[in-house]
Amino acid sequence: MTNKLTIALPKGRLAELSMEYFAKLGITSSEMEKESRKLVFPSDCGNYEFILVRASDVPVYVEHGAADMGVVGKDTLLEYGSDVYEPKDLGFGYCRMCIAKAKDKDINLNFEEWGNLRVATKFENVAKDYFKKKGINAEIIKLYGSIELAPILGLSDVIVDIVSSGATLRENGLEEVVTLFESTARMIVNKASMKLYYDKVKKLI
Ligand SMILES: Nc1ncnc2c1ncn2[C@@H]1O[C@H](COP(=O)(O)OP(=O)(O)OP(=O)(O)O)[C@@H](O)[C@H]1O
Ligand SMILES: O=P(O)(O)OC[C@H]1O[C@H](OP(=O)(O)OP(=O)(O)O)[C@H](O)[C@@H]1O
Repeated sequence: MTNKLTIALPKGRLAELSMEYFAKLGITSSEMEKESRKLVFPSDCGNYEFILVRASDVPVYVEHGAADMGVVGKDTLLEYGSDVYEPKDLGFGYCRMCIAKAKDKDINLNFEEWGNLRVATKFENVAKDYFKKKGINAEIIKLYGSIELAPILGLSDVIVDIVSSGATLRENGLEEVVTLFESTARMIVNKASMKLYYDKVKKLI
């Protein structure tokens, strides 16, 4: 049996930023720096192992205890909801969840007045909850990427998506009309692991 702490990191933009955070605590993994198709990487000190998974899978691994801890965006946590502790806002990975529309389309921004507002998004639950709470009739069109195309091609009236620098909106002729919430990366911890490995976990948060 191993007593290594397993830490789930999202593949992609948050992985590198997460490793910069761990490096500041003296935890590095030279294995991860090598070009490979590996998904499990031991830390150089031997006390931790990092696994690389899809961003939306991080809370799943942690909730079920397959990983003890993980790093994930607040946006993903709100979308997928999971029964984990969220002890630390890591500060990096800033973005905000917005409603955006095509700049050149003159649409009614009083969404309450729409009979059927078509909303394209990757964040189905976040969007559904928002429009439901506002009493707005919205048809949610689930997409998996390049969301900004939807209002340009008439697939939707608006989008609900993440904005960080604003470059993607700008370069595709879209504009932000409502901000739903801001998001940064969070450290999440499995509930049993928090009790079992409290001292080790505390060091990392
Ligand atoms: N443009 C951005 N700038 C900064 N942070 C971002 C940006 N887009 C997303 N993020 C943050 O990084 C997290 C991971 O995003 P990333 O694009 O790497 O994965 P994803 O494509 O959303 O996940 P999945 O692979 O499950 O579809 C997001 O949940 C969000 O918190
Ligand atoms: O404001 P910006 O800095 O331009 O970032 C925002 C973009 O980043 C994310 O997309 P991602 O790069 O994850 O690609 P995707 O379209 O495949 O989701 C998001 O969905 C926006 O499209």
